[in-house]
Amino acid sequence: MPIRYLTADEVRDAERASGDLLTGGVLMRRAAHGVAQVIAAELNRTGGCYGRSVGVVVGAGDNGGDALFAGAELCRRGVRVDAVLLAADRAHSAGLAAFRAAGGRTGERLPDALDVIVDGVVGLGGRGPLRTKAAEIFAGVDSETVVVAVDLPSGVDADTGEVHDPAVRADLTVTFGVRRRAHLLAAPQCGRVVLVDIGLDDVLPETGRGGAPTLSSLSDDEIDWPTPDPGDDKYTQGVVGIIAGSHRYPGAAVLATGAAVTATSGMTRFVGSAHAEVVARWPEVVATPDLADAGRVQAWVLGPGMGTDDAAAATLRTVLGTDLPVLADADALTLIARDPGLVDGRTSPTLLTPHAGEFARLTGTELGADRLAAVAGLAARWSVTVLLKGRITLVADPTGHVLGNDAGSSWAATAGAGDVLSGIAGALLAAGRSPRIAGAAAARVHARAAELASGGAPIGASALLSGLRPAIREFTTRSARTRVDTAPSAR
Ligand SMILES: NC(=O)C1=CN([C@@H]2O[C@H](COP(=O)(O)OP(=O)(O)OC[C@H]3O[C@@H](n4cnc5c(N)ncnc54)[C@H](O)[C@@H]3O)[C@@H](O)[C@H]2O)[C@@H](O)CC1
Ligand SMILES: [K+]
Repeated sequence: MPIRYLTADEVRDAERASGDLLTGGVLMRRAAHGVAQVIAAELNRTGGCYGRSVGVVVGAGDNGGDALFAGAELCRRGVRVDAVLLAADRAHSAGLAAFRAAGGRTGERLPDALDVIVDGVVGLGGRGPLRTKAAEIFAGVDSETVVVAVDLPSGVDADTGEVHDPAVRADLTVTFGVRRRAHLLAAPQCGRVVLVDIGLDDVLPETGRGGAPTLSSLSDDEIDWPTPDPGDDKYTQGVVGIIAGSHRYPGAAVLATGAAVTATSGMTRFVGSAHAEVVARWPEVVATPDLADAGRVQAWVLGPGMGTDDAAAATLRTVLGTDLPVLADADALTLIARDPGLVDGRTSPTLLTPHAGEFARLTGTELGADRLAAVAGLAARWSVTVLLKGRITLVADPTGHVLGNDAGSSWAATAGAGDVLSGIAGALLAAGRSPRIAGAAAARVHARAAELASGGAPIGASALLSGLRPAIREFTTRSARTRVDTAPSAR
C-alpha cells in the first residue's frame, strides 16, 4: 500500500468524522499518550526515565494541549518536566490542570540541561515562522538535547512543507492517525516521524477530490523491480535507447548509458557522437551515431549533454513523434522550454525530469515554496508526467497523483547524478512501468545507491553508479522473498 500524506483540512475532516472521539477529548488523550510513550522510549534508550529532565514549550492551541498531557504522563513516570507557556492565558486548560496536578512546573524559562525538549508550539493550526520567544528558547537548546515535535515542527507549513525562518528542526516528530504532507515535503526538518494510531483509520477521507493533487510515497514492497522470467531473452525485457552526450562531452553519455546497463538485464542501445566512448566503457551496448540505424527500442531517454543545436532539436522531434515512452532530461528540456508544443498533449507515456532551474525554464516562473502544487500544475497543463528532482523528488502525473521520495541524505547532489537517474528511469519505462512508477522507483534506488556508495563521504556520479547494483538487489531480493512466502503449500 502506498503511504499517504494528507492536508491539514483533510486531517481535520477525519477528526471531525470521528465524532465522540473528538468531542470527548479521546483523540487528544491518545495523541498525548503516544507522545509520552515515544519520549519515554527515547529516555529509556539512554538510561531510563527516572530523574531525567524534559522541557515543554506550549502554544495556545491543541498542539500545546497534547504537549501538556504528555508532560503530565512523563511526570508520573518520574521525569522532571518544566513548561514554558507562550500564551499563559490561552493554554489548553484541561491539559494545564493535568500537568500541574502531576507535578509539572511552569515558568518563564527552561532548565539549562535538558534531555528532551518538546515542541508543542503549533501543529496543524500554525501559520508562518516561529515567533520570537519560542525561537529564542529553541535557539538556546544544546546539541545533546533531543528535539521532539508534536505533530509538526513549528514554523513548517503543514501543507506545502515550506520551512519558514525560524522554524524548529526536530530529531523526532510524533504524529497522529495519518501523516501530514509536510512529513514528506519537509522530511529533513521533521527527523524520524513516528505515527501513533488514534483510531482514525475508518474515517480517513478519499483524497484528490475535485482534482486536487494527492501525495503519497511508494512502500518498499511496491518497488517491483523487473526481473527476467524463464522465457525471457535479451529483447523481451524492454530495450532502452539512450541519446545523450557528445564526442566532446562523453561523460553524460557514459553515465546515463551505464545506469541503463546496470538497471536492465536485457539490452541497452545508444545513439550519439560519443558512441565509441560509450562502447569503450560499456562493451555490451549496441551503439551507433545515427538515429536511423538505432534498431528497435521500447523506450527512449534523451537529453543529458546532447546539446541544443538544430540537429539535437530534430532528433528530439523525431523521438517525440514516435508512440514510444520517452524520458526527456537536461538539454531536451531546454529545447522543450523553447517549444512546449513538442510535448504538450503527447499521448504516449512522457516523463520530463527537471531540476529546479530547468523547471523554472519550462514554466517561465521560479519554483516557489509550494513545489507540490507547481509540479502537479505543470503535469496537468501539458498532460505529461513531471519528475522534479531534489532532496525530495516529486513525480506528478497529469491526473494530479504525486509520488514523493525523500533521498534521506543529499550526497547525490553531485554532477552527473541526474544522468544516472535518467538511465535508471528509462530502463523501467522500457520494461513497461508507467512514467510515474518508473520515476518514483528510479528516485528510490538512486537515493539508496547514493547512500550505499557514500557511507557518509562525498561521492561522484561514477561512485553512485557503483552503488546501483547493490541498491537494486535489496529490492529484488525483497520481492523474491515475498514470492516464496506467499507460494501455495505443496501438500
Ligand atoms: N482535533 C483533535 O482532537 C486533535 C488535535 N490534535 C492536535 O491539535 C493540533 C491542532 O490544534 P489547533 O487547531 O488548536 O492548532 P495549533 O495548536 O496548531 O495552533 C493554533 C494556535 O496557534 C496560534 N498560532 C498560529 N501560528 C502561530 C505561530 N507561528 N506562532 C505562534 N502561534 C501561532 C494560533 O493563533 C492559534 O491560537 C494538531 O496539530 C494536534 O497536535 C491532536 O490532539 C489529535 C486530536
Ligand atoms: K509542534
